[in-house]
Amino acid sequence: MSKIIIACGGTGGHLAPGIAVAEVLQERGHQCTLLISHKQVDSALVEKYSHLDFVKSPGRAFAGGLLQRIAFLVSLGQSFFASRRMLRDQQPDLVLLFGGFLSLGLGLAAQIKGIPVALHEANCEPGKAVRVIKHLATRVYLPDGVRLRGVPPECIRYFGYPVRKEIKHALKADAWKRLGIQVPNKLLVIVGGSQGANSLNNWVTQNFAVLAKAGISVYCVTGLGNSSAGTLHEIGKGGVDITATLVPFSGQMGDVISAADLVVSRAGAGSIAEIIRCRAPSILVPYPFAADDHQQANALAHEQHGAGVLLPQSRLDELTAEVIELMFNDWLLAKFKSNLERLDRFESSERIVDDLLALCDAQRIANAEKLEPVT
Ligand SMILES: CC(=O)N[C@H]1[C@@H](OP(=O)(O)OP(=O)(O)OC[C@H]2O[C@@H](n3ccc(=O)[nH]c3=O)[C@H](O)[C@@H]2O)O[C@H](CO)[C@@H](O)[C@@H]1O
Repeated sequence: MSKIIIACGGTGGHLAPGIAVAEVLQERGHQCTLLISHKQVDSALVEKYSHLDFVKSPGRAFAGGLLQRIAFLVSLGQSFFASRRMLRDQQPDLVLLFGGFLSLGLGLAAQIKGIPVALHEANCEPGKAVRVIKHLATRVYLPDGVRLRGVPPECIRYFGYPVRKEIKHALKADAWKRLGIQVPNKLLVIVGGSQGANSLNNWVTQNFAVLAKAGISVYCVTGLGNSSAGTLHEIGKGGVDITATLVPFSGQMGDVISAADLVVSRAGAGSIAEIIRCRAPSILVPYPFAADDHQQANALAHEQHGAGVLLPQSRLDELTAEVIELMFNDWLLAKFKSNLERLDRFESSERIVDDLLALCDAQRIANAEKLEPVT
């Protein structure tokens, strides 16, 4: 049995793939602890995974002015010492880091203790934490076609983004039923990533009347803390009731995405991987302030694969026309779906787990050789 600690909290895009890998490790009889943050989104996401072992760790993102940077350094120190204690108590064979602020403290503490570090980068433009930790890593998992300067090719693997196993393609009618919605004609789903996207939420409330006239119902995941939950009603053609359902958070993202004829989403790596898994044609509106504009790079790669459309937020006034046009273009939607099928890396979690376990075995052999008396 191997023991692995996974740092994956801070945002859904890091936490969800950590859960995906942990579930495969646990199914195969290995021990796994997931380090998460104190943020509300982490607590909401882990709620239904009581069979996994989560530990909350201090930590905050590197951002803002002088005071926030000082606070970041203080929390990095706290996270480092908490990680050291955890490594001493649990004696893991390896740590797996998904980037973000929680990865730094655990990565540094593991390096000092001589524990191998594996690193997963989800985005087409690698993040700050990954650029710092890459030098400590024995293994780096990257999205297809992405390079990371300074990392030798033999350390890199292209295994894709681990999607949680419950996120799978479902029939639209089944997904509508499980979500408790009636869809008389077409359904547009809006996903703003794990934090929600105010500009997309506002676009829904401002444009729902026009969408309803075109026979388009809406299901929008607004994000925690965005108060606009509830159901809006409009009368569509023939007097039918067309609804826009707004929910702050969903524990059924597989159904939410599968339910859609078309998705409008931010371009987080996790959302894109799930859109691929659920075969949903999409319009991606990258968050314009994401670090190093990485969502733009993610969306561009998706569009270049012929799997969806990129619409910059600066052109949000074109979104309604784009949605109405694409929603009824069956030929293009079918083309996107067949390209989505081709892009699916359905074995990602399993391949990462196989590789992690091989690294653990190699480390055990190396440790045993070190202990063997010289004859
Ligand atoms: C603003 C920002 O910088 N966001 C980054 C953050 O993504 P962020 O966490 O916003 O979003 P992602 O799209 O990557 O993933 C969201 C995850 O949360 C889950 N979810 C979301 C909403 C909900 O109600 N329920 C739920 O379970 C989704 O199913 C998915 O698994 O990390 C990603 C991975 O590094 C990056 O690609 C994103 O750019």
